[in-house]
Amino acid sequence: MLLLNQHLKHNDTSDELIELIDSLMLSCKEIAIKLREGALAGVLGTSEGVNVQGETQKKLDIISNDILKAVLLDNPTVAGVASEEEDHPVPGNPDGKYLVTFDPLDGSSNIDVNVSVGTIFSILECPEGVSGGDDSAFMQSGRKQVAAGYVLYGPCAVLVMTTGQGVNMYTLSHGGDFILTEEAVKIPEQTQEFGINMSNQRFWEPEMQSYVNDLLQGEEGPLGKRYNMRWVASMVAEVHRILTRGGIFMYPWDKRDPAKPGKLRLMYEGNPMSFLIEQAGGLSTTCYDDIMDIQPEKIHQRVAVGLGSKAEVETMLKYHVKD
Ligand SMILES: O=P(O)(O)OC[C@H]1O[C@](O)(COP(=O)(O)O)[C@@H](O)[C@@H]1O
Ligand SMILES: [Mg+2]
Ligand SMILES: [Mg+2]
Repeated sequence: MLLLNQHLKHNDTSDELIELIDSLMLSCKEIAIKLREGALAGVLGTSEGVNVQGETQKKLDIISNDILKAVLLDNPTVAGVASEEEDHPVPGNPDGKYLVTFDPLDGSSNIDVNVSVGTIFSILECPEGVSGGDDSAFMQSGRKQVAAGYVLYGPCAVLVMTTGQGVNMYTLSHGGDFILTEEAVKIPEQTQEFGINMSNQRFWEPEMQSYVNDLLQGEEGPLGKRYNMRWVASMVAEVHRILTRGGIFMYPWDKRDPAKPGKLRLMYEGNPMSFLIEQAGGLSTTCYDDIMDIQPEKIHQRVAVGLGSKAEVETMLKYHVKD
């Protein structure tokens, strides 16, 4: 039985990074307790608040954000944090080495119906001479991530993380420890499962429409196999399914709001999930470019996402050609 800290030490993770991951996991354990208590703790339902992206916040979006902020900003390794639920980055220790971005509660529309949600995080180094409270400190491509991962709060709580040496899974025990339960996760290259919100079909680009039409034709269509479909509406749960049994997940650009490149957020969802997927042998793309190659321009920037099993993503890419 290998505890998270022992496993990280074993993989030569620096003491500073272990200290930071410790704080992140302390926060996630607190969030897990709040989620488990649900209605008993009076934490379900919607708050009065709206975040900077115009989305109504669930009470638990705010609670989770406050927990992560308080714990991380108390950690001397943290120079600043940026969150989906904060208007601007929040500075930490001016001498701190790391920046942390997070989606405190992903899939929060699922909370009140008791379906899986998660916390997504990404760790970057803070550039020399820049405050961790400045947007500019965070304008680093996904390739610069030092570590990334998520905690899925499902029937059990699971941490899935990469520090750039493959992907590992750790399950939260009764005693409150994350214990290594799967090492060097690899996504099957070919599968027969896709995830996309079909209700947006009429808003997609013709390229995506034609790819999904072919998926739906199954063994009678040009792709020659029958596909199954899943849509949880929690990205954490979709990515966990793909890391566990393969598949492809898409939240593509659509014309509902043409000014936005997509619904999902680059810094809190796109980049950390892409790091995990690539480290597990999969691909992650906007349908035209690798997500982790994007040079961010705004902290709350959106991105179109298509990720998962290598062969399935490659097939999707064949339908999308650059002008
Ligand atoms: O409700 P839709 O349009 O299907 O969107 C679902 C997507 O939105 C998200 O819930 C966005 O996350 P938040 O709950 O953090 O806003 C993703 O997890 C999920 O993939
Ligand atoms: Mg989210
Ligand atoms: Mg969220």
